[in-house]
Amino acid sequence: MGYDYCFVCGDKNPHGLKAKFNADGDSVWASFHCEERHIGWPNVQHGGITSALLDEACAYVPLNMDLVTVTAELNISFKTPVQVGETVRIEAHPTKVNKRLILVEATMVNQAGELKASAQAKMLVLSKTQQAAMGIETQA
Ligand SMILES: CCCCCCCC(=O)SCCNC(=O)CCNC(=O)[C@H](O)C(C)(C)COP(=O)(O)OP(=O)(O)OC[C@H]1O[C@@H](n2cnc3c(N)ncnc32)[C@H](O)[C@@H]1OP(=O)(O)O
Repeated sequence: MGYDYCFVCGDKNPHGLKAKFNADGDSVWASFHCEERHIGWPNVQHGGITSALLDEACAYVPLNMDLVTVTAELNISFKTPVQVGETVRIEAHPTKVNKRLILVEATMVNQAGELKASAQAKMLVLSKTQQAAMGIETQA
């Protein structure tokens, strides 16, 4: 799974987060280590980085079902700041699967199991025609 130049998961994006997502049944997960280059306020991971990781996890759930989607809605609750030096685990799983709409829940926890953030997403399945219209080239 994965796309080389994706900002969150791409191996070849020199500016990216290089998070590696893994499948576990219909769930997906990844680890992420917060470094100084990921901060907004001093010592605190930027909320946009947290959001990007949760968004990505939500997109990997349908990708794990061989479905290409875009995020139509993403609601995030930021519970506790992620500090520089912390490693977090991001997990996501489907809560409802329809032909065109996949509902996904995602969480980010630290190694002590403390909840850092959670998200609910609506992922819209794209037809091949829609993918082409958006310029999305899927990998074989
Ligand atoms: C490995 C790499 C992973 C990369 C992961 C990246 C994940 C992302 O961040 S994707 C980027 C961010 N998202 C975007 O850019 C999406 C931008 N938005 C869009 O393209 C469009 O608004 C899109 C496709 C979501 C919906 O388009 P729209 O033309 O409204 O959809 P359309 O095809 O007409 O409708 C499809 C169905 O979905 C429904 N729908 C559309 N939006 C929503 C929504 N927000 N909530 C619920 N249902 C919705 C419609 O009502 C319709 O239902 P029905 O078929 O029953 O009438």
